[in-house]
Amino acid sequence: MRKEKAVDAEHDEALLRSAGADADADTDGGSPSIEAEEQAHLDEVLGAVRAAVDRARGLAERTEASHREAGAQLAASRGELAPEEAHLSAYELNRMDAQAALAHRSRGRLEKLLDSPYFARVDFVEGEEGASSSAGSAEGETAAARQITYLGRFALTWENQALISDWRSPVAALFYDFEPGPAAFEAPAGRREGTLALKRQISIEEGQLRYAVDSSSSVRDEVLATVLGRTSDAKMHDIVSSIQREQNAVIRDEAPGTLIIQGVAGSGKTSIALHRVAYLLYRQKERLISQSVAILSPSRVFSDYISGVLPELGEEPVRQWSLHDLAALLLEGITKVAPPVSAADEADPVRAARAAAKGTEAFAASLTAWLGAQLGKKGAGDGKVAVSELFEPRDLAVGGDVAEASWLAERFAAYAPVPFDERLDLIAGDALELAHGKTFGRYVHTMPTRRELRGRLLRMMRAKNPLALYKRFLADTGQSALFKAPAKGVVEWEDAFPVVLCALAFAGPDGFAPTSAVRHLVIDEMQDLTPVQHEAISRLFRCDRTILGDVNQLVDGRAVSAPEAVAAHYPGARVVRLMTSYRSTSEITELAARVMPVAGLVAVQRHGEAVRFARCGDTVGVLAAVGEAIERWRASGRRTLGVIAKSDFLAARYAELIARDHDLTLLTDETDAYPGGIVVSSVRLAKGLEFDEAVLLDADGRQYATEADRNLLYVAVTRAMHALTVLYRDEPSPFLGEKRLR
Ligand SMILES: Nc1ncnc2c1ncn2[C@@H]1O[C@H](COP(=O)(O)OP(=O)(O)OP(=O)(O)O)[C@@H](O)[C@H]1O
Repeated sequence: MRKEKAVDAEHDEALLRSAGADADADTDGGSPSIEAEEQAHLDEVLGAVRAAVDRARGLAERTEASHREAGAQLAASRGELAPEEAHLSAYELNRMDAQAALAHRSRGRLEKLLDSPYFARVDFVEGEEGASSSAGSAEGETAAARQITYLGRFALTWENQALISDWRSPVAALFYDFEPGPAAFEAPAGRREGTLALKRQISIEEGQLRYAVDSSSSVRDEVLATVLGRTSDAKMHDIVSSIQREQNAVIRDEAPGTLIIQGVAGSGKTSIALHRVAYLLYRQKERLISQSVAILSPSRVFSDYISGVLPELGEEPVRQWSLHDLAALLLEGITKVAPPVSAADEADPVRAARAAAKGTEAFAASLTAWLGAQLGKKGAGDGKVAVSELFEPRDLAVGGDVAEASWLAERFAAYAPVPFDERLDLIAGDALELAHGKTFGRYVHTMPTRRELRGRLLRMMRAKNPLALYKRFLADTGQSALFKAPAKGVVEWEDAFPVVLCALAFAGPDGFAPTSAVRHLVIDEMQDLTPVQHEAISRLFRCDRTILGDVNQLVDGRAVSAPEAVAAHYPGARVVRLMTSYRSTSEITELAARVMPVAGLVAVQRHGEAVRFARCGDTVGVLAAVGEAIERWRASGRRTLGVIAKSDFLAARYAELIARDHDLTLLTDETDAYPGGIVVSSVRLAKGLEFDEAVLLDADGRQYATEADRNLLYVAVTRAMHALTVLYRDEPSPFLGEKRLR
């Protein structure tokens, strides 16, 4: 058994010891009979799963073989087939391709069931009858009245028998939302009320039953503590077996529009957002498919870290963009965009001031108001349409006719607030129609095309592209000093989304193919988006959205700070708050609470080792302390260790030094896979990730002195799950609240 598996097994055994005692007290059976019953059931289900896997493998192989054969035949007969025959064969091939993919996917799901077919059992007795029922076989209750359901990641029906129900099915609400006693769920045919006679948590790994315990609140807490106590690895995992009630309410919230989740560090926001996506994909099959869901995440490495959750839940991976990748995609052909520079790494005060000015609500508001005026949105006063100063019409020859400047101006105003590209196209169409009408087609041979006319109209615009429009805005509002001329066609990061807003004024949201196809957008780490970024995203993605983050984890003091401020950019948004923290041991959570006292925060109690503090003096001392922490981590059998520095610059320097003795990965904006093992990172790039253990470097008063630094320190402390070492050179940061350390 690998060391980390042994660590996890120890946790399970501890759970069984305490749950065994609890089961004796809570139910009239004891855990041995529960285990025997569940072992027998598991053997039966695994037999069916194996048979289903065999059948699915056979089907997948046959469909793949026929697909290959048909492809080869089509290739061989190319050129000999009539066009309609070729078209039909290609259609048939595509259909077979889709069938093969489906068979492959269903085989993959079934193979996963072999490992762990289900995680819970709920027994429901409908109606009054259930009221007298309890765990085990209650008197007066018929077998038919008791509906026994096993819940797993995916459903399995074998020989007309529903062996496993999906965790997203209506009946699963019994497990997540109720304790034994009166219960109800919304079935497709209507609400079903009755009694939850039994709620059992079952852990199966590699086809082996690890434990089965009947639920009571203390067992539930133990199960949760066991799950949380496990070692982490390089990928985030699903939490279907231990979703908590407050989390379930968010996951199953199907109301359209925008849902904003403000949650304390480690409250499961990211996990919940991904489970919500899986839930919506299951519930709204007719309108939502994986390809129409997109996740906007803070970095590529974070995208990789979360990439396994949806496939684990049996869904296809969805599209993921980092904010920079999205900006680059949207501005293709307009401008290139420099990578972001975090506030902690900014060395140039002039650039920092420019960035800060562009991160304010006022800047976003002035840009949107100015663009609104240019587009000729109806004025608040008399309701008249303003004639945009951007359009400077001149008489335009159209075949034998002339479209007069005044007529063009009138048309331009009449089409307000249609985006400029479409509006010029409409005017070109009108001008052509008018010219045809007036000249009775006499000048057909000299008539320009609509596209040519549109090009000539564009030349009458004072700003002919989004970048020029943005510069004009800055000039008009006396803010030209905020713009640094692009070096080699690359604009500063803070200009990217203002230019996107200007691009929207030209093309409208439908002008961006990759984003207009999105029907559900997830935005993680909302607190680190500036108002301009939120505004641009809100206008671009006019679909349902799940937006999540934590205002206390602001790593860029320049962004939006409150969920209500975020909500202001998404009309009709609802805000929910999650106050329970799951990630870290009580010792780490207590330190986090000293760094950032959060009113109302509740932490799941799970004790571990005390947080270690060490004064290191100089770099040699820091490296020695890091070395010791690495040795301790290796001995523990845990999988991930995060060494966290304040800035990207410091992380890179330390990585170089630590790498002399240890294999490690330095996280940068370009890192696109989260590798596990020893990771050296800035706070910014560690955001959203978690490590079994973390070592904080240079947690000194000089490094972490301002309120913005306090946020950074909070993010850093809350990355650790089981163990934390805080290193400082001379004086610990006052935010650590450890005067006695001095
Ligand atoms: N109900 C749960 N059962 C088991 N584990 C959970 C549960 N809820 C959260 N967790 C675990 O807590 C940790 C934190 O979850 P997640 O990263 O989703 O939280 P977060 O709120 O996005 O964190 P942060 O904002 O600090 O990055 C993860 O290890 C996750 O698996």
